[in-house]
Amino acid sequence: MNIACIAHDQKKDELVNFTIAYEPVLKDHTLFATGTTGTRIMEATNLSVHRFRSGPLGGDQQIGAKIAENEMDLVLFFKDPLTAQPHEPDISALIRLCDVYEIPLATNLATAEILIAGLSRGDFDFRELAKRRK
Ligand SMILES: O=C(CO)COP(=O)(O)O
Repeated sequence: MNIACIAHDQKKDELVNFTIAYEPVLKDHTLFATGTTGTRIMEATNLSVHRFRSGPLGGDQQIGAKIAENEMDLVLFFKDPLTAQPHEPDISALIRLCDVYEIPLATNLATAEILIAGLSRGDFDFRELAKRRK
C-alpha cells in the first residue's frame, strides 16, 4: 500500500514515535511524506520515505495530487488543531480530496492506531479493487 505520513511541528514527535513503533508493519509498504516529516522519520527509523516538498511549500498539494490519481491508500496526517498554519487552504484541500476519493485518513494518533491495526489485518484489501476501477 502507498501510505502518506504528514505531521505539523507540534505533532512530529508523536508521528515519529508511531513510525518507530510500527516500523515492522510499515516496512512492507511504500511511504511518502511531506519534506520535514519524511526527514524526521528517516532519521529515526530504517524506513525509506519518498519525500515531497515541505507542507507550507506545496507538499500537501503534492500528496493531494497522488490522491487524485488514486495512488494513495492511506493518509496519516497528525494535525495540530491549536496552531494556525499559513497553508491552511492546502491542508483543507488535502482532507477534502481524501473524502472525494474515499481514502482512509487519520488526523490523530488514536485513529492512526485503529487504521494501522486494520492494515495489518487485511482491511485495506478493498483498495486493490478501487485501484483496478481507476
Ligand atoms: O505542514 C505540513 C502539513 O500541512 C507538514 O510539512 P513538513 O513535514 O514539511 O513540516
